[in-house]
Amino acid sequence: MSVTLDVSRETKARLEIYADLLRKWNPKINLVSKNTIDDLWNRHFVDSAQIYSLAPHPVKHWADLGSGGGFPGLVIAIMGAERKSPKKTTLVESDSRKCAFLRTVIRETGAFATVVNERIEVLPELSADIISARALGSLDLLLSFAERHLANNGTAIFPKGANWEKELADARSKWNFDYQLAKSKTETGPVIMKITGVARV
Ligand SMILES: C[S@@+](CC[C@H](N)C(=O)[O-])C[C@H]1O[C@@H](n2cnc3c(N)ncnc32)[C@H](O)[C@@H]1O
Repeated sequence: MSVTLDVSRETKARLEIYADLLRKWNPKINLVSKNTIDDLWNRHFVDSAQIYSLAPHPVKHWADLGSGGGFPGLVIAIMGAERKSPKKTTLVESDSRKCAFLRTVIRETGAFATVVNERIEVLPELSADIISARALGSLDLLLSFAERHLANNGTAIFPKGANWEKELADARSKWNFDYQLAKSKTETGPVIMKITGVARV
C-alpha cells in the first residue's frame, strides 16, 4: 500500500534529508529494522504522518516517548513547522547514539525539536498536550507514562499492532480512560488509539 503525503515542497524536502540521513546511519546504529529500509517512506514517514493528522491541532507541546530514529516525533516536528502546531516538540530517548542521530537531523533540517537523552521514568513531568509512542511497550506501560507526562485534558496517541484488543482488555483492568480507534492507513490490522482521561482504577 503506497500513500502520498499532503505536505508542502519545503516539508517534503526536509523529510527527504531526514530519510537520506537515516539510510546513512542505519547500518551503524540500527534505527529501524533493515527489512523496512526499502519501504522507508510508507513504513515510517507516512505511518508517522497519520499520527500527526489525528491530533487536535493546534498543539502547544507534543512529547514523543522512546523516539528511537524519530518516529513519529521527528516527522511530527518537521510537519508541524508549516502549521506552527505543535509549537514545541520533545523527543525522549534513552540511547545516546540515537539521540546524536536525532540532533543531527534536527540540525540538518532546521526542525524545531528538543532531544532529551533520559529514561522516561525518571524525567520530571513534561505536562505535554499530546504524548505519542510507537513500538515502546504495552498499553498498560504507555498509560503509566501518559499519566505522568500528560497535561490535564491532554491526549495520548498510540499506534498499536494486531494484538491491540488483548492489550486494551488488559489495560482496562488497571486504568480508566476514554478512547477512539482509527485504522492504520499503512498496514492492515494495526490501529491508532487516541486516549483521554487517563486515571488509575
Ligand atoms: C522499538 S524502539 C521504537 C523507536 C521508534 N518509536 C519507532 O517506532 O521507530 C523503542 C525505543 O525506545 C527507547 N526506550 C525504551 N525504553 C525507554 C525508556 N524507558 N526511556 C526512554 N527511552 C526508552 C529505546 O532506546 C528505543 O530507541
